[in-house]
Amino acid sequence: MTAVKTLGQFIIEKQADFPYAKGELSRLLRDIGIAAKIVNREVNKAGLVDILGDAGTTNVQGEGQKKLDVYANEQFIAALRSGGECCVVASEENDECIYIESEISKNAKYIVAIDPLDGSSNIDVNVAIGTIFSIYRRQSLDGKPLISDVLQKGSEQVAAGYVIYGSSTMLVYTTGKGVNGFTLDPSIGEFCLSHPNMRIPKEGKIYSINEGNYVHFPQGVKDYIKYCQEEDINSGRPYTSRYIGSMVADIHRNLIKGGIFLYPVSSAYPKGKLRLVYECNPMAFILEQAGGIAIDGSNRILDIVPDHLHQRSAIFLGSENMVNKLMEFLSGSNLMTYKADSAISAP
Ligand SMILES: O=P(O)(O)OC[C@H]1O[C@](O)(COP(=O)(O)O)[C@@H](O)[C@@H]1O
Ligand SMILES: [Mg+2]
Ligand SMILES: [Mg+2]
Repeated sequence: MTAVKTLGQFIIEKQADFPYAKGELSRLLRDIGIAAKIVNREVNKAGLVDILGDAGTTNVQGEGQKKLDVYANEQFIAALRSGGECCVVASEENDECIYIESEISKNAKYIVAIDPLDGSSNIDVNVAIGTIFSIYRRQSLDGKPLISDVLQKGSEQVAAGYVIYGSSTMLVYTTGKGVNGFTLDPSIGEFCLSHPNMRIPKEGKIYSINEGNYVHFPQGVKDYIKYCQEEDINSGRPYTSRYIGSMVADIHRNLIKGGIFLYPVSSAYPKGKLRLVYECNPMAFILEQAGGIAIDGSNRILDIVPDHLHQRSAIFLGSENMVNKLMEFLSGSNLMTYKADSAISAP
């Protein structure tokens, strides 16, 4: 009988990989795990508690907030505030950054960017939703952290992860040394290692895109969708179209089975819909660490320098061969082929 390994045990064990570690990042990941359990408790009984439906408020992006968006936001901010390792929280649900200036956090050096509840359109219909988080070390040394500490390139992330509230609840994260997945065992209230060293297959047979926006997509994307739908037994086409409408759930599936997730620019979202700082960057870091590729159509997502907190971006990420094939349609050339594994290097 193999002993379960909890998230807490795993984090402490992995701390040894970072000779100068003092446990701050470990404690920060612990705090995020605690808030995830609290949110999971409400999600699991959502129909029985007053947490479904609209909150009646809108966020900085003009989107109507769901009650669970607001609840999850409050829980993660409270856990990060009381944990003492976080000095700034940048959240999808808050216009501005939240600077944590409490006594316990005065020496905190980590910045957390977070999408507290991802897949809001699926909350009320009991379809998988998630939480996405991204962690940076502040660059400015003393005084109040600067906005430049928050708007760092994705390649500067020291850790990133997501929680998926699905048929089971999982937490998947990376600190730049591969990707590991933990499943919540409600009977012991612990995230337990269930998916060690996750790797996305180089090739996949699933494409995920909201085809409802088809007519508004760039020609290269339309051509790639046609390519996915064409009959070609040798290359296993037509591929299967799967789209849940929760970024976390769509990417989690593709991470395990192989596949490509596409959210291009469109007339509704001329700069793309998904947010660079707390959606695209963390998911790109995880995918690259699992052997995949993440681009905005011409650039590596992790090389983009954000210029504001709620900046949007087009995003295409998934299995190496599928993203490279997409690049042929987007750029008509092969100049942009990325070799995935070069991404795995210690921060
Ligand atoms: O309904 P659309 O336009 O396909 O958009 C779905 C996308 O929007 C999102 O719901 C945006 O995230 P939030 O729910 O956190 O705002 C993603 O999870 C998802 O991939
Ligand atoms: Mg989201
Ligand atoms: Mg959200």
